[in-house]
Amino acid sequence: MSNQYLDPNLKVFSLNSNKGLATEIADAIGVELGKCSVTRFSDGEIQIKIEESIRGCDVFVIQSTSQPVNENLMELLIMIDALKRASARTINVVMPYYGYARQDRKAHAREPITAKLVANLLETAGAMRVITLDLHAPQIQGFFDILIDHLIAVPILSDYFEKKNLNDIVIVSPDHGGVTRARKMADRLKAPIAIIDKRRPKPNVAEIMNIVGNIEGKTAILIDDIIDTAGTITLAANALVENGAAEVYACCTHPVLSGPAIERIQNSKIKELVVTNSIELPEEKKIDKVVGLSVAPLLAEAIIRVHEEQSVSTLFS
Ligand SMILES: Nc1ncnc2c1ncn2[C@@H]1O[C@H](COP(=O)(O)O)[C@@H](O)[C@H]1O
Ligand SMILES: O=P(O)(O)OC[C@H]1O[C@H](OP(=O)(O)OP(=O)(O)O)[C@H](O)[C@@H]1O
Ligand SMILES: [Mg+2]
Ligand SMILES: [Mg+2]
Repeated sequence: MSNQYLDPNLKVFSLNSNKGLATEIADAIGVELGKCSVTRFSDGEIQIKIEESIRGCDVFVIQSTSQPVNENLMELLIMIDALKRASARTINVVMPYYGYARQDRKAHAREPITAKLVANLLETAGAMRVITLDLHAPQIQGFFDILIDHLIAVPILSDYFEKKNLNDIVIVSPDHGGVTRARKMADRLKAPIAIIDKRRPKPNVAEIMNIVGNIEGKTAILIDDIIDTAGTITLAANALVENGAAEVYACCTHPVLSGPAIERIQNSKIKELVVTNSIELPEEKKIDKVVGLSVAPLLAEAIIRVHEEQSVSTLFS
């Protein structure tokens, strides 16, 4: 740790989903990670022990609800309960990746709205604020009656591509839900946008219908919030090349990368895939095409600003 944050009332704890990111965040702030153990009893139930006093402190808990999503969510809920009962002044949940966000509405009859249920669970457990990154749908903010800071990775991803000095670029949204994000990147890189008309005949199956916009001879940069099975992004990349794009880069905030994702990316026309560490990648998913960027400085800045009661608005515009 090069710098040291002097106020002992700021505490940062890590659960099990993203220890690497949590360590980076703590280093960037200049604090040691809070002492706690998060283990399992013999029967699989979660055992949490907070091993230092947090009475009267602003506590920040880092946990993405990525795979194993239910385990990570339950760890988080139990930790919040422990912090509440240990007299934390404020309990701030830092969820770089908010799992279940794609269940954001009743897309079909008799479906749950699990993104709302998760918000209710966090609130009921005792969370007072959520700091998160690129929610699948920004409207999920409205599922909370507690404070929520919704940060975006577009500046980090855009800066990376700006430094590459690519010529004649077009920023491409691989579906309808990503258009606003693509527009934000296009504004930063002073580039035009194109939009892919994607359909989902059933969950985890994507179909490309059409490309709206001029991509002929251009270097396309696809930007998405989540890459899960990689059906959306690889079909989009291949369609762009088949329709005349010179080359295709891709980026996303949350590399879920489940099932066939890595094989699809490896065999696709994507030249390079840029992802953030909102979700920790296991070694076998770190293939040569994948470049990782850190959101630790962004989250560290948000934590300091919240603790010091400064504005965080510059971090989400
Ligand atoms: N975690 C999920 N994996 C795959 N599909 C999911 C997940 N959560 C919800 N879904 C389904 O996605 C569609 C919504 O797609 P839109 O393109 O946003 O309409 C819906 O059927 C969900 O059940
Ligand atoms: O890698 P995949 O398995 O294809 O899944 C990832 C895609 O799914 C989600 O989009 P969604 O289908 O919900 O469409 P939307 O963004 O228009 O809501 C997400 O925003 C990605 O685009
Ligand atoms: Mg969706
Ligand atoms: Mg999408």
